[in-house]
Amino acid sequence: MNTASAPTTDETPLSTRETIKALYAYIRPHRRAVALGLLCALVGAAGGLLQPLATKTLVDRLASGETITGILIALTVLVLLGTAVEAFGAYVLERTAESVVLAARRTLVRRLLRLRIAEWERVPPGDLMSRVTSDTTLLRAVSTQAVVSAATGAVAFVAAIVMMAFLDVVLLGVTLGVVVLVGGAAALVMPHIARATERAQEAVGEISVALERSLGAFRTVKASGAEERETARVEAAARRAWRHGVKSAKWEAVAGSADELAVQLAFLAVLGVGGARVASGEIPVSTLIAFLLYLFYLIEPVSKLVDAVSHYQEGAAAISRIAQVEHLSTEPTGRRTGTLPRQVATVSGPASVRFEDVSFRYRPDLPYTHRQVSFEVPRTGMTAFVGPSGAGKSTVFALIERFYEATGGRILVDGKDVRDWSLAELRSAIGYVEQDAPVLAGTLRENLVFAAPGATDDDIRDVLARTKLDTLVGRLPHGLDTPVGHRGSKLSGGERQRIAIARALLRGPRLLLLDEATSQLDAVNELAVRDVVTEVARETTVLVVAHRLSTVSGADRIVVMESGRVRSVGTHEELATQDRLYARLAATQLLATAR
Ligand SMILES: Nc1ncnc2c1ncn2[C@@H]1O[C@H](COP(=O)(O)OP(=O)(O)OP(=O)(O)O)[C@@H](O)[C@H]1O
Repeated sequence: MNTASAPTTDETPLSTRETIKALYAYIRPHRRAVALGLLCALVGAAGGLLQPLATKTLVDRLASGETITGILIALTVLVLLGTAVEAFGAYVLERTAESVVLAARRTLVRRLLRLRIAEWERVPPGDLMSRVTSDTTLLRAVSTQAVVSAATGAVAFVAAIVMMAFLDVVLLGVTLGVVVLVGGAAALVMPHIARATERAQEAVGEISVALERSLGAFRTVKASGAEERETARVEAAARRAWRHGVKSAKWEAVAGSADELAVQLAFLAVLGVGGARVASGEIPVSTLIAFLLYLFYLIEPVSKLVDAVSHYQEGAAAISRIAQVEHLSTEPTGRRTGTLPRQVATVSGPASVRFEDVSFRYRPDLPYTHRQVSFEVPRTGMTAFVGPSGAGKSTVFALIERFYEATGGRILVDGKDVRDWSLAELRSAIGYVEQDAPVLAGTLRENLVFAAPGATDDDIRDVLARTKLDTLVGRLPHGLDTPVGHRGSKLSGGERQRIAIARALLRGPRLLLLDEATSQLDAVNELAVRDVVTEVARETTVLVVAHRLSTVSGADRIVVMESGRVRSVGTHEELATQDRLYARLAATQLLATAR
């Protein structure tokens, strides 16, 4: 699969109006700081604006033999003050720009962690990550610098033009003619900058996607001898980013040189026309000098305006990509999803579960994974789900957790439709152990208390003993505070599985969902897990997707699933004689992993 064609977010770019609205939303909380930065920039610009006039006075005074010391001192003070104010303004703006980037990152991260699972599945995480890290960086320039450059550039430009008009209208006409001509040509290249930047940012996202793919399956990459091929994928994305970055640089260089070109051409034109006017005695030479100084003064506002527009083009591309994340749907909040401490759970004791004619498909273009699934699980006891691979067993858990909404029918927990539960409350009642038992980067302790941040040392000790993890802790160099590597890379599969179970148990769940690993546990480990699950099932409702006969034979009831339907429900003994599929499964798949 080509990373370039990886499904991503809604790619519709924003209109200019939407972009400016989004930009304003970023700046709004910092409008005072931006106004202060603008004021400083204007003061600096005003200082510069007065210099040609002071020079004219100086030349006039020199010509009439008057003293110029006072004017020279005033000019020096003006320059020093102007520079200091401008430097302060620049600092205020840079600081504000960093704050805008921070705010954008915070909003994005909050949103990303609340995405619906279906959205998370649709968009590659690498692409999302690049929006948080790389695209937000582009906001820095557009959010403050471009706004202030545009404002000060425009004010200084108009002021310089007024001063020039005041000096000589004919020369002003010549100047404006040249500026408009070159400016018009520069405006044509601006959209190219936006397009190239957007492509470059997309390619940066593709680099992240490609990297995430290889680093996420690092051992498989090595075992498959795919280092070169994977490197080539990442390099291809990097080359695309380079190509578009260079394209953007090319257009920026064209736009950036336009301002100087305009002023140089205007200078030559003014020199010619102005020289003639001086020669004919229409204007004094001091006016021509002052006018030329204004012309050079004009370089700055014009280049600021050009900068502002090209930064805006770059920023617009980033704003568009960031806004696309806004279109991804998130889970409803009420209280913070899933972080409700167990003490807050309003009901205690084991939970009951009931599926009533539940139908479900992952996406409208996919076949149904569940068709009229009905079963009932009373409070306490262990219910095992068995069936061929792909029968829809794990999906039962995903629906109880409300990772997805059922397409039809009802799912009741404690007799109440899961849609009527607040997500936080529902999930706080559940301990969920995924099949691939993820372990997060961090220490063993952080992993254990991940779902129950308030767990005490006694709770941890107790759960470690129950899951037979105490020997592991004793072996680790820093005990519970030993880092376990990213994705638990320093642990065995069985250890990861038991850590995931311990984590779920520490949550004190009213309902334990255990998606049993198909392999990973050796006989001793398996016995340990089976014992703890049997014990937990005495006081909690336990649902297990079972792949082992040992798990199934300890279950109070077994739900046999096939092709998205519930085929039969009963005990091992009942099903072994009454359900041919179950009997076959028990004799082959389940037995094969029983020991
Ligand atoms: N996130 C998803 N998006 C689309 N289809 C999915 C998704 N997860 C599972 N499926 C499909 O839904 C069907 C049921 O999957 P499920 O994981 O529930 O099966 P299972 O019975 O638990 O299988 P196994 O025993 O192999 O784990 C499968 O055909 C699977 O390909």
